[in-house]
Amino acid sequence: MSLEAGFDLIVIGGGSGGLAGAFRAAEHGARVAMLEPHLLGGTCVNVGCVPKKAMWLAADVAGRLRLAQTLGFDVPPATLDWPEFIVHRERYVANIHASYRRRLDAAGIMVVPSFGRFVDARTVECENGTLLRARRILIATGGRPHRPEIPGAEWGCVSDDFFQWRAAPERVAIVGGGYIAVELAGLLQALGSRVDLFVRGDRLLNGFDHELAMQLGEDYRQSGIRLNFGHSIAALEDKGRRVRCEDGELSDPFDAVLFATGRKPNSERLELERAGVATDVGGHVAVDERHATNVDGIFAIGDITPNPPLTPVAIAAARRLMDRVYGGATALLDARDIPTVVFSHPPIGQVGLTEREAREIHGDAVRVYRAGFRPMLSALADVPQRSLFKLVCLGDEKRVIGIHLLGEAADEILQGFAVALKRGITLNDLRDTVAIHPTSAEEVVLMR
Ligand SMILES: Cc1cc2nc3c(=O)[nH]c(=O)nc-3n(C[C@H](O)[C@H](O)[C@H](O)COP(=O)(O)OP(=O)(O)OC[C@H]3O[C@@H](n4cnc5c(N)ncnc54)[C@H](O)[C@@H]3O)c2cc1C
Ligand SMILES: NC(=O)c1ccc[n+]([C@@H]2O[C@H](COP(=O)([O-])OP(=O)(O)OC[C@H]3O[C@@H](n4cnc5c(N)ncnc54)[C@H](O)[C@@H]3O)[C@@H](O)[C@H]2O)c1
Repeated sequence: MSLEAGFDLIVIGGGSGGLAGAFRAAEHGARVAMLEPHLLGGTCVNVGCVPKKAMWLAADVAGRLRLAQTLGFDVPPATLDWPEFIVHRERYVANIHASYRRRLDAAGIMVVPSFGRFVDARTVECENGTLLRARRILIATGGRPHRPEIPGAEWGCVSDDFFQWRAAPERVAIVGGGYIAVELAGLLQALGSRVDLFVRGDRLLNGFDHELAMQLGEDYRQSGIRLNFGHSIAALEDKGRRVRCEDGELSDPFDAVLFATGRKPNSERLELERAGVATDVGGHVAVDERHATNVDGIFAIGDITPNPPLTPVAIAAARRLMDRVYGGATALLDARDIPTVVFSHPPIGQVGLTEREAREIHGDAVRVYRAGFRPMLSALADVPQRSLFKLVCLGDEKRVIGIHLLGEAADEILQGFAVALKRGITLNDLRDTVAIHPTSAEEVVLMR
């Protein structure tokens, strides 16, 4: 057993948060060791945001090719050669790995290709028995898909498996109604699968605006997705080909069943108890607003904490933490007004409070403005898909406290308006801004 001392910081996990923390600490002159047993970039780069967005883009192209036919273009019916597309996807991801590797070398960060577990509050053990010691330790071990504990669950797939698929299954059941279920349902349907969504509640995307979620459900229905609300799954039967619901109903056979039923934090293998680090009931590492755990010198960021499990949140938390610890800064991560987009077809984005949340807090002082319209491309092609934009405003000054966008380009439009909301703009500030015509975005400044 050898002892590698002399580090200022050990980072456990080389995903979005761990990498951001390691780079920022090294920029401040800290000597950093980072443990990552798998691929650099973690969930986002390998089995999350990046390959998902690639598939979403492929599905978007497929949808546009269908529209092109409607508009008079002489294009044959579009079918995707998955293996060929995946070569492009994997090349893109490999370039990210190579870029991380170069930057880590340049920053002098020691990368240890190993799981890590605590020996005590200053010491981490690698799989080969090497002990690393440092004054500070950052836990950034992220999470993994949660599979429901029901008979036959082992037959089902999770999002990690989806990224191994080399063809679209003809008939696919997706269980869940959150981000991943909605995103994979939309893109698989667009790429030619017949999708059944099994949702235990009565709506998609809890936590998003109710009206927009209803409109998205309608768009999905029109695209051919079968939405089974109020369906809790009791078992997978027939070697995982059929879904048995809690009311006893047995589904037709599917070629694949995919669970998109949330994620679990990777805390078990860390042996946190040896360092005395506390977790919550769900296994997340408990942190305060400084991302400090209950143990002096041990911090945690990203999906291992109860923070919103989004890549930019992990990165922003890690950078601010290292700026405070090594750079003398004081700024904390502002957990309010974090913008987020679901890459559905069409996408849905939000920042700030939903109408329901705003009314619970501010009652009658809330004013809501809406724009429902057909984006120009849908209108030209005479397809029914509609966009719905909503602003939630507060009081007589009509300060904008929520922006909710469903429709073509919502994913790209939201970021700029999120800056404006954070700066405290009012409805009049929006109205005072000259529109860009003809766009979908102009609807945000023309709302009355
Ligand atoms: C399908 C999918 C799509 C997503 N799409 C988006 C999106 O579009 N936009 C967005 O913002 N977010 C998205 N997310 C969420 C995003 O991927 C996560 O919030 C983000 O990756 C969290 O970063 P992290 O650093 O906390 O953890 P991770 O990226 O999960 O990294 C943790 C790393 O720690 C390593 N590790 C685990 N245990 C140990 C150990 N004991 N020792 C050493 N290393 C360890 C793991 O191998 C892993 O590489 C998506 C997630 C999924 C699953
Ligand atoms: N575009 C993005 O930014 C993006 C995309 C994908 C994932 N993510 C992040 O990853 C996280 C995880 O995504 P997710 O979709 O797995 O989780 P989620 O929390 O968004 O949704 C989980 C869904 O599964 C349902 N569910 C849970 N247990 C169930 C059970 N036993 N039976 C039936 N349904 C069950 C829930 O009701 C919910 O609808 C998200 O919270 C999000 O922060 C972000």
